[in-house]
Amino acid sequence: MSDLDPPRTADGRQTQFLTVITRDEATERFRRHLRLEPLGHETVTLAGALNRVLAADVIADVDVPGFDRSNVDGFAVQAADTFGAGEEDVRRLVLNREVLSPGVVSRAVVSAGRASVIATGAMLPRGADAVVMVEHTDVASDADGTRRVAVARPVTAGENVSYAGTDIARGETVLRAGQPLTSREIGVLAAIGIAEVRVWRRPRVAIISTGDEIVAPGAPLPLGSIYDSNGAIVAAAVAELGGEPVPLGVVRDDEAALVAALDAALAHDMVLLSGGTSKGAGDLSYRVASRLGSPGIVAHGVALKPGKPICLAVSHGKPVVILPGFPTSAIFTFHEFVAPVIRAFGGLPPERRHSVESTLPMRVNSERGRTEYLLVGLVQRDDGLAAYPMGKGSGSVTTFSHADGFITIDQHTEIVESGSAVAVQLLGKELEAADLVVIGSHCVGLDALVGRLVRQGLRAKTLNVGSMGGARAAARGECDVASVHLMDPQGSGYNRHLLDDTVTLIPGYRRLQGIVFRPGDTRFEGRGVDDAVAAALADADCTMVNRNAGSGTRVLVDRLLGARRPPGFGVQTRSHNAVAAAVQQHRADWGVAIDTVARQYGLGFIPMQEEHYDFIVPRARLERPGVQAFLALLADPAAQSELRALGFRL
Ligand SMILES: Nc1nc2c(c(=O)[nH]1)N[C@H]1C(S)=C(S)[C@@H](COP(=O)(O)OP(=O)(O)OC[C@H]3O[C@@H](n4cnc5c(N)ncnc54)[C@H](O)[C@@H]3O)O[C@H]1N2
Ligand code: MOO
Repeated sequence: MSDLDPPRTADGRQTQFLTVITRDEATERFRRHLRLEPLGHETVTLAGALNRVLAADVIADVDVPGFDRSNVDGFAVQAADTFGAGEEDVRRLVLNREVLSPGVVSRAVVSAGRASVIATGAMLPRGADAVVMVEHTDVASDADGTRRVAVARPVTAGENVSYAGTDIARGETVLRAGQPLTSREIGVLAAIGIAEVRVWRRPRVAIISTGDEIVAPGAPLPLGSIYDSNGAIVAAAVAELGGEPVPLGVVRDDEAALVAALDAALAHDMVLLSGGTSKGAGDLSYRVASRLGSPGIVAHGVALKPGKPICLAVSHGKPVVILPGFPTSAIFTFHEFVAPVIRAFGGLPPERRHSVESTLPMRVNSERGRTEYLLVGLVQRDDGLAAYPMGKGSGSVTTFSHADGFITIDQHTEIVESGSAVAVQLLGKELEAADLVVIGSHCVGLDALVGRLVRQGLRAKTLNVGSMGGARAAARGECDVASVHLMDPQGSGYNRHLLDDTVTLIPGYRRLQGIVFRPGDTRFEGRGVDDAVAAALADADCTMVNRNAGSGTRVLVDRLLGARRPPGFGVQTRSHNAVAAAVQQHRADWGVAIDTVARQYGLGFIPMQEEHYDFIVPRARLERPGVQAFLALLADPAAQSELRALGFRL
């Protein structure tokens, strides 16, 4: 038995530790052993109260304001004395000697026919019931030295005055337990004189990433390794939910090390591990967790996609969860099973998700027997929203951050037809409309253009679904701009065959396609295209890396090879970067890609042909400000020189 063999029973059968159950069953088993309530409370000063959760109702024991207060600079009067006043018919009132500024307690009385000078924020004197703004008055002294104010506009009783307790009344419940404290609530607490508040204790969540291949960000990355993104995203998500993340770093696939780490982690309120929960021989986490008692593992395997291998355990009331290693799976299962527990431990009410109706613009296949969560990007079209699947698989880290929401595909459904109505659960609180939606093929040049628009303050959304997907989205009116680079299979031109009269072609830039190889490889170095291909084909060990059928680059590859099938022909990668990575990492010796990418990977390059990377715009959307800004950018000298510096030709 090699190290890579999964664990087997004595008679050689593979152990089936994963017993897949439904999400509801898993949730029920997990919660049966947990007390979903706050873990305790503590007192913090207002300065430390931001983002904490109130543990008790707050009742005001003062009025705010605490006295009848003037809202303007002017004169405190009896309103009745001003009735009928006008520019031509001023009312003259005798001024009291005192000047009422904020903080001064008045001693004089404003009786009929009298007034007192008062500032904004000052306490209204006895007798007064309104304040005349200084702008509507004139002060003069009589011959006998009596100072009078002439009032040229009437006021009604209560005008320009806030009465005591109008903002907050003594005895009023101003904030309730369970309220997360933002700057606004903290302002309210300060206004009623509270310096310290009782908040729920933050659940302390230990976070461990597992795997020999996992490297902490900042360290060099050996070939074949992966940066620890789960540790960072889970810690941040814990903090977003009001928990206190305690990152315990990366633990290697070593049983003793993992046992020790888990032991230390159990000193916290909750333990989250990621990786090592499925069927590989290195998948140790669940085996280590299986030693936990009381009750230990309650579910391992849930009929969810992503997230099947999640392992839920409870030990002496403490949740211990092993999230699947794949980032999208990890974060989905975190939100499904872990987030509600952290919220409850920290005193937050259950989260409310918002959902919007939309249409699926393409057919989607789903796995029978697993409830599938499909992340989508939403775009506006005339008759509503379209939900674009952002399928990069469970291993993707970017999908979750780019998606607007997800749809749920029932475990009995295998196909969701294009055009189906689907409910999208939003990941954020609300959907932000984009000023410019670009759908199509990815390019670093396009990234640079979109970056400029974003710096101008536009909200841009890009969905990378390939040239063909972009052209279809433009035809359906789902995007403002489709980014395309498809060679006409019948002719020799680019992109024009994708047009009909509802859309128009905006010329973009040219990308140079060619053969990429490792510098110094004499089969390619210094040769022309035909010569290099002949040398490659003459060497039975010379391995290529291919592109997917339907891509413009594949058309070029097919032209080079005709009917010949060198080694590696079957490896059909989906991007220029994948071709370059395969060559750089010696999994292949040559392939066809653009020169920008060849340079990024430090590869040699033999030019073949210029590819046109253009933009298709639905005519109905040409006048949109976002589209106009994009078109202006294509003509902008600074943007053009940035594109040239990236190696593109205009
Ligand atoms: N034969 C089978 N293989 C797999 C099955 C199965 O049922 N049968 N399930 C698949 C599914 S579904 C998932 S999800 C994954 C989960 O596997 P593990 O939880 O054991 O995770 P690993 O194998 O350790 O890692 C998977 C993947 O994720 C990367 N990873 C791990 N930790 C991190 C981290 N902290 N940050 C970023 N990326 C991480 C790891 O390098 C792997 O690429 O198993 C399938 N296999
Ligand atoms: O269930 Mo796994 O979580 O899809 O990749």
